[in-house]
Amino acid sequence: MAQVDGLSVEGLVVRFGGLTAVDGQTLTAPRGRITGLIGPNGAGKTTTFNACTGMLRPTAGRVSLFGENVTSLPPQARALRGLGRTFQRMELFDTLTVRENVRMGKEGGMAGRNPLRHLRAPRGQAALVDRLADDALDMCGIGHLAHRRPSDLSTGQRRLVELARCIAGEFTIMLLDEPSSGLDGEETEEFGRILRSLVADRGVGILIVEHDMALVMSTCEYIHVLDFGKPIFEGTPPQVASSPLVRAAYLGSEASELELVEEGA
Ligand SMILES: Nc1ncnc2c1ncn2[C@@H]1O[C@H](COP(=O)(O)OP(=O)(O)OP(=O)(O)O)[C@@H](O)[C@H]1O
Repeated sequence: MAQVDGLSVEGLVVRFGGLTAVDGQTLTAPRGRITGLIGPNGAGKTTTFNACTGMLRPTAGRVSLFGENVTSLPPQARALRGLGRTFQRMELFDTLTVRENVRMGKEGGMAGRNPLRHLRAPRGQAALVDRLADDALDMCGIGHLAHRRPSDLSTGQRRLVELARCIAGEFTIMLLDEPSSGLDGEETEEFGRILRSLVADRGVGILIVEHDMALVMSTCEYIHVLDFGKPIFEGTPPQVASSPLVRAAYLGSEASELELVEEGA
């Protein structure tokens, strides 16, 4: 495979005992593109993310970042090489303000394994972290919430705080796990707009796992489809929406969502 300007996964296999959760996944998520990873419940999407970030060691296959094999590197080392992520279940600290949560996107990476740095950042660094956090809050349109606590916010606002924290980390490749879960239609549209401007303005690459087909079809340039751990299809949104294989995989679960998207297209 030619060197990818971003994340590439080749022949990924992940087994949990007798269960093969991911079986031969190959995908690329380059800079400057929003790439989708979709599939019915239990298809292996989050497991693929965990193997990409280093949260689990794959049974077989290779994960590369900007051409470097990172398959055996821990999550922190991958983060330092530009790989960031958000989680399906939000991981915000309710004892901190929104701004403090967003600052951690950069602060955690800078402090690394030095416990003292986690307590107090050098002054120059603190100013940089403040600027990155404020830029990220503005980009997500939540600057006015900076001094609130995440527990006081709506789900939609909390999702934006999580995205802002990932943006503040200055990651070049961002993996977003079901970022629109719990958002209403209007909030989801706004979320898609922010993702598109992130890619256009900052040239980052995004790999997104998402059940909201309208968001996937309107933001992704290219989509990979998993079913029972196996890659069954890849292509542009119109190709995916009209694929009989994809329809069959979704039958009984989200088939209606695919149909709605195609009718609306
Ligand atoms: N730590 C684990 N131990 C055992 N089985 C697991 C583990 N993590 C995931 N699985 C199983 O692996 C399969 C894939 O799970 P995964 O969470 O990756 O799917 P998914 O596509 O992200 O699903 P969803 O859309 O519901 O979040 C499922 O059958 C799941 O039960």
